[in-house]
Amino acid sequence: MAPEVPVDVCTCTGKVATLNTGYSKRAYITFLAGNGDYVKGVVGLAKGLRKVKSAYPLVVAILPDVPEEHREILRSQGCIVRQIEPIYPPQNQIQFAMAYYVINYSKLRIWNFEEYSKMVYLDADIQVYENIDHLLDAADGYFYAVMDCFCEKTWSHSPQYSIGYCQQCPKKVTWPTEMGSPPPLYFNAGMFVFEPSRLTYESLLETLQITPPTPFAEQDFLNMFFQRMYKPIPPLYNLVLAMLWRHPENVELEKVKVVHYCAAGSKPWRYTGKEFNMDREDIKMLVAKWWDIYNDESLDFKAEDPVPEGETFSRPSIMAAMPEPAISYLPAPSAA
Ligand SMILES: O=c1ccn([C@@H]2O[C@H](COP(=O)(O)OP(=O)(O)O)[C@@H](O)[C@H]2O)c(=O)[nH]1
Ligand SMILES: OC[C@H]1O[C@H](O[C@@H]2[C@@H](O)[C@H](O)[C@@H](O)[C@H](O)[C@@H]2O)[C@H](O)[C@@H](O)[C@H]1O
Ligand SMILES: [Mn+2]
Repeated sequence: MAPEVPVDVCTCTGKVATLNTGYSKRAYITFLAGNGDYVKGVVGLAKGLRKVKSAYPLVVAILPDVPEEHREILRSQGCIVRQIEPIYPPQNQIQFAMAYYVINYSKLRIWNFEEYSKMVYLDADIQVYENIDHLLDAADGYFYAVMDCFCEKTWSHSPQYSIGYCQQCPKKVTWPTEMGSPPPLYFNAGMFVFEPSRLTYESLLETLQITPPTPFAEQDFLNMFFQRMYKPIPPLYNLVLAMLWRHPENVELEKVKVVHYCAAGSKPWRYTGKEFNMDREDIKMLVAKWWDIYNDESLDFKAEDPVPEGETFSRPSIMAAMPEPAISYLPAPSAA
């Protein structure tokens, strides 16, 4: 079974959501770079959030190299398009797990979106299949994300991989005492719940300048930076596809709310089925599910749709009456 996730984290109890009763601007946010095909991922995400009737807009933080044509497509899908400047790590000789990961440091700009009190970041290769708005009601002061898996070849640089240790099954290969204490819980940075803050933003950028880059680029950096605030949430909020073949005992596919198409060859808009494990029936089903939403014209943004002014007030009266899975976070010590 899945490793024990600390009790003071997300447990959907089915109670009515205890919503934020004050003014709060909340939104989903994703990141888009380049003039390539990831724009399809953002369109799919925008339509997926509409399909699950999310109450919050989708902000797209774009690098300057995103062409006007793509920006227009995103605006026509009701996205709030905001240009950010790139962020590069300090000069280095590092071999990133994927060469293009160097652009992912630009994700750090999202902490500067201070007009929002709370946001859910989602990679553009993610799709939301069930409403997860309740994550934005999570207690402040924590960084919520799903634990990653160390078993794919992309981790071959790491000591975990070399001894076959994975946090998803910590009892299978125990961490040898001669290697010191086991690594702290490590999250996948394709999805997380965070609070934009100028102070945090400036600290992130200052710390980045004195932190040697590592193979998983900004994901490693964010794990180091938020180590003391990190609160794991269940894999159903970010199914890293490799979990299907690496830790099937930790996955209940029918309960998964968010799918992360990060395994090699799994990006739906590039899918050929030829890469390792891409001919699995569950992968084929999930890719088809993504395309069903992408191709569904009834999910396109329409003039009569509520215009996402970029700000959404929580609706304590209306929403509180609707029984929906709530997050009940046990009180915990204040964040670092
Ligand atoms: O050419 C690119 C590569 C990446 N991204 C953005 O950076 C995120 C992280 O990259 P990716 O999802 O490919 O990494 P993975 O999760 O597969 O490791 C993507 O989801 C996109 O939001 C992008 O916009 N254009
Ligand atoms: O720049 C580093 C990236 O690292 C992460 O992806 C990885 C990670 O999940 C590994 O564990 C998998 O093995 C690998 O396939 C996958 O690409 C994030 O999804 C992405 O948003 C981004 O932060
Ligand atoms: Mn991704």
